[in-house]
Amino acid sequence: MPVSDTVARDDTDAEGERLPINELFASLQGEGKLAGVPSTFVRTSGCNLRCWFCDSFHTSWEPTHAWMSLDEIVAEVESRSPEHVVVTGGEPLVHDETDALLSALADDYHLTVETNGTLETDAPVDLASISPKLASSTPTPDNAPADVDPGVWTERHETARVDLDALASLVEHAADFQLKFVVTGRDDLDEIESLVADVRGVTDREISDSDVLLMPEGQTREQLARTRTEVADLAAAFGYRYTPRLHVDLWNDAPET
Ligand SMILES: C[S@@+](CC[C@H](N)C(=O)[O-])C[C@H]1O[C@@H](n2cnc3c(N)ncnc32)[C@H](O)[C@@H]1O
Ligand SMILES: Nc1nc2[nH]cc(C(=O)O)c2c(=O)[nH]1
Ligand code: SF4
Ligand SMILES: [Mg+2]
Repeated sequence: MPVSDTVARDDTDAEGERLPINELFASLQGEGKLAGVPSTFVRTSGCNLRCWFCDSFHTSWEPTHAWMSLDEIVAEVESRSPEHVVVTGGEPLVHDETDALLSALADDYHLTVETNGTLETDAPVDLASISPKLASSTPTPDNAPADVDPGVWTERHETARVDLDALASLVEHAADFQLKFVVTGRDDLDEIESLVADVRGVTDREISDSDVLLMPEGQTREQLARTRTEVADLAAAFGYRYTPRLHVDLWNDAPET
């Protein structure tokens, strides 16, 4: 098991900027170009979208967190050994304080930001891990998580899920980037092809096919077992990169992994 530390402390009294933190733990990066690299994960709570399949339910549909000062977060990161830090969520870029956290960590760590691609940042980032959301992610009464009524989120999610200006800004901003799509089946590929063409049209930075990653949808080993081979075959057929979800293979849907 990864080194873990549940963020289950009382809200801090510390002064200064704070972030709502759902969990903070060391594991292996499970997804994308850096899969397998030991990394400390800082998971903020709160999101501007509501994917029906969100594997971080307690940061989106039902946000849960402790408020931590930036100094406390940095100290928790420093107490772990990885040289890579992954700032994720929820959607980390909904919080202005995320920029300050990234700036505080930038001199000492390789920084990956996991983002849905609808918001921009001015902060230092080494790898912008952008996961634009496709139509197949939109919540409906039929696909929503158990006991959840998507209500206004069907329309709000659908309206907000793609912002080409934000995508161009994120692609240009960081030392490296990846466009990491959650794929539910063959029908998603037409939208991916069209969106990648649109993003290429709004930036001068080269987006090669190996910067485009197809990731199978699945929160559990059982769900991934049903999607991964089709998604791998689609990556091979379309010339895009496949990314596993190593953490799901290794630790299923356990928290802090
Ligand atoms: C929980 S999100 C947090 C960051 C940001 N909100 C985003 O969506 O990119 C972290 C990563 O998990 C992916 N993800 C979430 N639920 C998933 C699922 N059921 N299957 C595969 N990937 C999923 C997201 O697309 C994103 O790449
Ligand atoms: N091991 C592991 N790798 C990850 N890569 C991106 C993650 C995320 O939730 O953003 C994630 C995660 O939750 N766990
Ligand atoms: S954008 Fe990310 S955090 Fe928000 S609901 Fe979708 S997968 Fe979850
Ligand atoms: Mg995750």
